Amino acid sequence: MRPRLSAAPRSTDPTNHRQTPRVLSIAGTDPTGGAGIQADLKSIAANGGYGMAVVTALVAQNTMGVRSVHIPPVEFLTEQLDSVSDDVEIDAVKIGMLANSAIIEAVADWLRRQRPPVVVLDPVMVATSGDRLLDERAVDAIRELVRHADLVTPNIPELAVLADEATVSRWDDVLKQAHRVSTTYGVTVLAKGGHLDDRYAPDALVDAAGQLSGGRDVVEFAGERIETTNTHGTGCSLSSALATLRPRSPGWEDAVDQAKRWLTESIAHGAELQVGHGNGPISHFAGLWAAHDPS
Ligand SMILES: Nc1ncnc2c1ncn2[C@@H]1O[C@H](COP(=O)(O)OP(=O)(O)O)[C@@H](O)[C@H]1O
Ligand SMILES: Cc1ncc(COP(=O)(O)O)c(N)n1
Repeated sequence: MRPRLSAAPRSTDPTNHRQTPRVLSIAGTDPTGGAGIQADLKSIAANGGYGMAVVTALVAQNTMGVRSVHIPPVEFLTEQLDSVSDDVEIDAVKIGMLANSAIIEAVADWLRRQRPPVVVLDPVMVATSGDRLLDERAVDAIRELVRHADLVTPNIPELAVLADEATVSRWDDVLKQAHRVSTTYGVTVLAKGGHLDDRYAPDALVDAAGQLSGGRDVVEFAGERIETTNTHGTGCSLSSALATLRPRSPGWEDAVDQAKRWLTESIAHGAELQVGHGNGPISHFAGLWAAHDPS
């Protein structure tokens, strides 16, 4: 049996308003620039951070789907992680696609040695296109890694896997499942409503220990669903934005509020980019570009 990973202590107060947040993305690639590390770097920049990136897996994919995955030796992953942390003070890390249990354990090992003040885990399992991005046998290792995170950002099917239950479709049931995941893993959960069959796309922060403002255990963020197919990389972009915004926010609520407003605008402008024939990307810099548009 795999030894149980001992969890690193959760952060106390990672807030530092003066420093431009130095944010590391540990994730896979998307050569079309809409998801994975390429999206993370855009999202970190758009939200005011300095982006860095350690590649877990090279993915031959586009807006229509995944063709193949190439995984470099796990020792090289550790070399990349140590190269960054031996030199740079990292304010926040966002973890995305991990592909298999050897990679998960290498990242967990690095976190035990070099834990940054903010750790956001997007437990990427399946792409929007339906292609698997995590080996089915690695699910137990991902569950253990959740204990190392300050915030975990599962979509509805990923939440069900973490809860070890069937996927639910009503928002009330999503919140209950998120509560269970928060209790089990001692982590704050951002439950995302992107996969609901509804005209709304709400999200909710759930912390079973009542560590949200005012001692609350649930804070909901309303959101209208935008009619678009440009949703490739929304989860990647949101988790990177959160890792970037948290070091300058008093708590997760402010970070989520700001990130969701930025994400909604970026989704709304995605189609203008005219990238690809499938699920296109979001427009990470739509707000910035609008501010500089002379017309
Ligand atoms: N069509 C949409 N309109 C507005 N917000 C959306 C839409 N689709 C997803 N979102 C938002 O994008 C983020 C990612 O959501 P989701 O699709 O659930 O995750 P993932 O990309 O990990 O599958 C969430 O904040 C969700 O509310
Ligand atoms: C390398 C990588 N990481 C994550 C996703 C998931 O993104 P999405 O579910 O939004 O398509 C992806 N397609 N590729």
